[in-house]
Amino acid sequence: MTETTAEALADRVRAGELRLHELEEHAAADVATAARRLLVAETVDADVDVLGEYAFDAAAADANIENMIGAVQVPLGVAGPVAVDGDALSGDRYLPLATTEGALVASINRGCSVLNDAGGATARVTKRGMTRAPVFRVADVAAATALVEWVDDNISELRAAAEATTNHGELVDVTPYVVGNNVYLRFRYDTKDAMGMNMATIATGEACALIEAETDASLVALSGNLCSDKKPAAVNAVEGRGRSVSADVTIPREIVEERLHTTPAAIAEINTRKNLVGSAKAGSLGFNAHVANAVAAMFLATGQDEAQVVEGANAITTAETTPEGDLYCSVSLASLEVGTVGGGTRLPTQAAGLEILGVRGGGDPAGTNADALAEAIAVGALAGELSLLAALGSRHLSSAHADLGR
Ligand SMILES: CC(C)(COP(=O)([O-])OP(=O)([O-])OC[C@H]1O[C@@H](n2cnc3c(N)ncnc32)[C@H](O)[C@@H]1OP(=O)([O-])[O-])[C@@H](O)C(=O)NCCC(=O)NCCSC(=O)C[C@@](C)(O)CC(=O)[O-]
Ligand SMILES: NC(=O)C1=CN([C@@H]2O[C@H](COP(=O)(O)OP(=O)(O)OC[C@H]3O[C@@H](n4cnc5c(N)ncnc54)[C@H](OP(=O)(O)O)[C@@H]3O)[C@@H](O)[C@H]2O)C=CC1
Repeated sequence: MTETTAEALADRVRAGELRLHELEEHAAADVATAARRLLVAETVDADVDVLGEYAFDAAAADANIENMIGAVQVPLGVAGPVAVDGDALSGDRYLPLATTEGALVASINRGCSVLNDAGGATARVTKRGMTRAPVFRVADVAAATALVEWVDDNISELRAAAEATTNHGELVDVTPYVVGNNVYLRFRYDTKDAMGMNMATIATGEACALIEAETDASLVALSGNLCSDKKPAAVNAVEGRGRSVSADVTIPREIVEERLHTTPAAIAEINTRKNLVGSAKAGSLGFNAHVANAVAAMFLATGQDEAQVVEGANAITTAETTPEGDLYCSVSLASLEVGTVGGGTRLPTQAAGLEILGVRGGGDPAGTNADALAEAIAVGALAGELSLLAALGSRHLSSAHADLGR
């Protein structure tokens, strides 16, 4: 490739010689990125040079972005270290949190410090499986039933077709849903340490080819929305998607009073009236206060697909007083889609976020690093729930944000 400058490359676009998305074929990725930034800046007559101050080679983002013009930077903080007793993650860990919401890291940090005072949080992954649900058109409901039976009879053949596309992925099961002459087949895979959406999609594509070859069903769309990816959906809340993960703690009453400035009974009442009854009245899928905050901040810090915060916030928080008058609190995230290989985890700053947790790359055995990341996020969510419920109990929410968030 001959060397060229960003200005010269931009000139060729202005002349109509090159299209904006073709520049990497004619220059190094950083030069192509700078040329596009010049072209975008001149359309608004603004200085956007700050977008060019990024900390990695643009070529490293080749599989993550098209038409790159630079990078936005989100401040990264840490909460903790927090003591975690998980199946896949144990010990004291800092939680990396990327956010622009002042007071959020302070809040999760307070929650972590209270978890430590109570002896740490327990976390467990209870279910795993990334799903893809194609929709097929069939003649009528009789044909729909026949297709469901065919799938049941030929699950080994479907498994072989799907698993031929991947070294790590395993087809766990296929759940059928019939709506008139529409058949949705929800394929669920163990994707090990990958979040698995590309893996599951490619594998399901091969299984669909077999179904079309062997039956009268016609594939309408490889994703029929019963998967359900990047949309609020009850199917994920009930059946799970990615990792289903729970974390909990019992906090002695004195610690709640001293560190959280409220009581176990007040936190339990707020949780019932706000997170359970209030959410039910609102028709919400999120029976929690702000699990999305911990999920989003840790997703950004560790290179997860940020659109999947939608499913990540499918969580229920419980809080109750124990017979001894202490506080039991838990959070259960039904559909946390996380990976420690592939996707955005390859980018250098996101890989560093995974390193802070000690979960970068493939686990031994495969799948344990993604389990560990899920457990860490669940603990961060628990810390955030405790701190916010307490701030509501002590009436500190608005003053906290007036002090730290403005
Ligand atoms: C702000 C606090 C923590 C003060 O809380 P406090 O108890 O007055 O603070 P403190 O000075 O006594 O410190 C207690 C601990 O908080 C942490 N802490 C304290 N300050 C910092 C700081 N600067 N940086 C890092 N950590 C900090 C730290 O762990 C510290 O312990 P230490 O380490 O000193 O032993 C508390 O009032 C709080 O957590 N408020 C709640 C804020 C919150 O949760 N915001 C979340 C976002 S709200 C939202 O987005 C969603 C919402 C609300 O709309 C959802 C809904 O509808 O519910
Ligand atoms: N295609 C789609 O419809 C959608 C795609 N996405 C995007 O998909 C990407 C995530 O897909 P995903 O499949 O996770 O990632 P990648 O497409 O980046 O693939 C990751 C690959 O890593 C390999 N691998 C190496 N070590 C391991 C290990 N220990 N465990 C598991 N896999 C391992 C696997 O190869 P092998 O399979 O050969 O074993 C796996 O397929 C994100 O960029 C996301 O934004 C998001 C939503 C929808």
